Formats: sequence, structure tokens, C-alpha cells
Amino acid sequence: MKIQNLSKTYNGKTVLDQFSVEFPSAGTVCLFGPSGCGKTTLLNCIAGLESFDAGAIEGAGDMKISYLFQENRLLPWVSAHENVAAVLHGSAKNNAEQAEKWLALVGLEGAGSKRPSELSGGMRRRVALARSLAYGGSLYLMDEPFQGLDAQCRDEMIALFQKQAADALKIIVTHDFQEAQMMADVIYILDGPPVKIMDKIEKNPA
Ligand SMILES: Nc1ncnc2c1ncn2[C@@H]1O[C@H](COP(=O)(O)OP(=O)(O)OP(=O)(O)O)[C@@H](O)[C@H]1O
Repeated sequence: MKIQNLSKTYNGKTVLDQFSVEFPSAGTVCLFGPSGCGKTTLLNCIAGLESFDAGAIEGAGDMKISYLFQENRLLPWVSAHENVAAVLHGSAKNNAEQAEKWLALVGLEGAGSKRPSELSGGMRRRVALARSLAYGGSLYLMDEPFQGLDAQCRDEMIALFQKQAADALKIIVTHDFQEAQMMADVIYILDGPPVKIMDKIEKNPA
């Protein structure tokens, strides 16, 4: 996927100014940068949720995108189980089995019948992670995916995504450099706005 000369201005504030970057078709890319530098705006442009003023994004249109937003965005009036099943398109029985499976994989077996308001913050985040994996795709956009999780749980979730979404491209926004180092094949150190690449760290450079 290729981002070429992307520009975007909000009410006179330039967040993207001819920003270019190229991503591999699989693996984990971490975007690390200070609050407000434009990371979420970039993800939203890739997802097609935000328009841009100039430039182009090549390749993303062909990919099924699973977007884990910075906020959980769970439906408050249904259970954790139904939140996960809602993104599935099989038979009701199959969807229920799949939802059960993904909730178990994030360590929430037995909690599926609870509504989001009955869960802890970390549990709600895990429901959102389960939903993201259940939906699946060739591109995962993940905005601070492991916020609110303790270190052990975070490590388990990283391992789960590396296994279950091994063939996908995962673009992960994080403020936690240790987290980036743990999971990334490539880390982009960003600054801004407007977003610029200060450094690129590759785990296994060719
Ligand atoms: N809809 C909007 N309208 C106006 N300004 C916006 C809008 N969305 C973002 N911005 C501005 O664009 C800049 C980049 O925001 P963005 O959310 O992309 O940053 P970020 O790097 O993801 O920050 P954080 O890490 O805190 O989530 C910020 O200064 C923000 O105020």
C-alpha cells in the first residue's frame, strides 16, 4: 500500500502536508508519535473515513479493512457476545459459535452475556479486539489497541494478533515504544503536525 503526497487541512490547520509512505503487504508497522501529530487522521484517510485535499492512497481499496478505533465503539444495549456476532455474516448458529470462540481467545469466556457497562475497561477493550479479529481482513488499522490492558494481558493480545492475523498488514498506532519494539517489523517515528517521518526502524532490514 502506497500513500503519495497526501495533504489534509482542518479549518486552516495542516495535518498532512504531501505525506508519503509505503507499507508492505503483510507484517506489523507501528506508527509512534506524540499526541496530536496526525496518526489517527492518517488511519482515517487509509480507511476512507476521512477525505483528503490532495494526493493518493494506492492499494487500500483492494483490502478488507478491520479498524480498531481508539475508542471501543461497542453497542451499549447488547451483550459482549452480540457485539462480536454483529460483524459476522454467517448463519445465526455459526455467528454465535464464532463469537464464543473469539471471546474465549481474548480470555473472556463466561463474560459473553454481559453488556459493556457491566465489564471493566480492560474487558471492554478485549471485546473490541475480539470483534476486530472476528471481522478479520487483510489490513488491520489499530489505534492504540492495547490501552487499558495490564502488561501480561497486552503481551497475550500481541501474540494472539501475530498468530491470528499473521498474513495481514497490521498498522498500529501506539504511544508505547516498548510495545512498538515488541511487535513491529517496522517502526515509524513520527512528529507533527503536519506529520513527518523522523526515523524508520526496521527489525530485520533486508
Ligand atoms: N475533525 C477534526 N476537525 C478539526 N481538527 C481535527 C479533526 N480531527 C483531528 N484534528 C486535528 O488534527 C490534529 C491531528 O489529530 P489526530 O487525531 O490525527 O492526532 P493523533 O496523532 O492521532 O493524536 P492522539 O495520539 O492524541 O490520538 C490535531 O491537532 C487535531 O486537533
